[in-house]
Amino acid sequence: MGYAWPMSIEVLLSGATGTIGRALIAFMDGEEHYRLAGTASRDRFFEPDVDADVVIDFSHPSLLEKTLAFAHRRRLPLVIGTTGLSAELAGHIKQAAADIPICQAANFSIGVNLLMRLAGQAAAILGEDFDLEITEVHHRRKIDAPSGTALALGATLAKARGLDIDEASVFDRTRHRIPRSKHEIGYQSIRGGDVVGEHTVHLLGDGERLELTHRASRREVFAQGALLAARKLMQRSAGLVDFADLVLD
Ligand SMILES: NC(=O)C1=CN([C@@H]2O[C@H](COP(=O)(O)OP(=O)(O)OC[C@H]3O[C@@H](n4cnc5c(N)ncnc54)[C@H](OP(=O)(O)O)[C@@H]3O)[C@@H](O)[C@H]2O)C=CC1
Ligand SMILES: O=C(O)C1=N[C@H](C(=O)O)C[C@H](O)C1
Repeated sequence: MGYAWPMSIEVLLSGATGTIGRALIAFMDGEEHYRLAGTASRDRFFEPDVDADVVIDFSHPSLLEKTLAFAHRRRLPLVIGTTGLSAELAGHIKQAAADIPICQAANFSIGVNLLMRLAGQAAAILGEDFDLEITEVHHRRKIDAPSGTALALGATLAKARGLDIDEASVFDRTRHRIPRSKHEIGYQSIRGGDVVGEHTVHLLGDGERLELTHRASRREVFAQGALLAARKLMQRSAGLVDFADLVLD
C-alpha cells in the first residue's frame, strides 16, 4: 500500500525571519499542501507542545543547535539547510539521525545537486592532469566562506580523485610561495551585492579548460527543494540522507 499523504503538511520553520525563511513562507502561502505551524528565530523559539509533521531549518548554527535538540526530543523529521557548521554540530546531527530522519544539504536546488554528480564524473574522467579549483559568488550578507556548496563540491571532487579532503583543500594561497600540486583543490569566494548564489568547478588542463557553472537567480528554488525534501523525508525512517539521494535517484 502507498504512503497516505496528509492533506496539508504542518511545517515548523527555524530561521523564519531570514531571507530563505521568508521565501519559504511566501511559497507556502500560495500552496494548499503546506501549513506553517510555528516559527523560530533569534529571539523566539517554537512553543514546546506545538503539533507538526516536520521541521525545516535555514538559520544560523546557534539556532540550528536548539532546533536539532527540539526535533530530536519531539521525534520529528528535520530538513537542514544551514551552512557553516562546526565539526561538533555536524557530530550532533549524526547522533540525532540515529533516532529521527534528517535530510541535510548545503544546497537544495536540483541544478547544484546535478552539478555535484557531473563535476565528480568530470574530475574522475579527466584525471590528475586537470587541476581542480572552485569559485563561488554570494550576496554581501553571507557570513560563512567558502559556501557550504563549495565545500560539498570539494568533497565530491576529492572522492572522485581518491584524495583526502583535509589534505587537498587549499583556502589561502598568500602564505606559501610554491606552485600548486596536482593533489590540491582550491577555493575562492567573492562577496557582494545581491547575488543569490553562483558556483563554478574549474578543471584546468594544458591547452584547454572546462568550467561547470550553476547560477541560482531566485531563492524560491531552495524553498521548493526543502519542501520537497520535507515531503520525502516523512516517508523515511531514522537516518541521515542527502538531498541528491532523495531527488536524483
Ligand atoms: N542549503 C541551502 O540550499 C541553502 C542554505 N542557506 C543557508 O541558510 C542559512 C540562512 O540563510 P539566510 O536566510 O540567507 O540568512 P539570514 O541571515 O537572512 O537569516 C538567518 C536566520 O537565522 C537567525 N539567526 C541569525 N543569527 C542568529 C544567532 N546568532 N542566533 C540565533 N538565530 C540567529 C535569524 O534570526 P533574526 O532575524 O531574529 O536575527 C534569521 O531567522 C545560511 O547558513 C545559509 O548559508 C541559504 C540558502 C540556501
Ligand atoms: O547563504 C546563501 O545565500 C546560500 N548558502 C548556501 C551555501 O552556503 O552553499 C547555498 C546557496 O548557495 C545560497
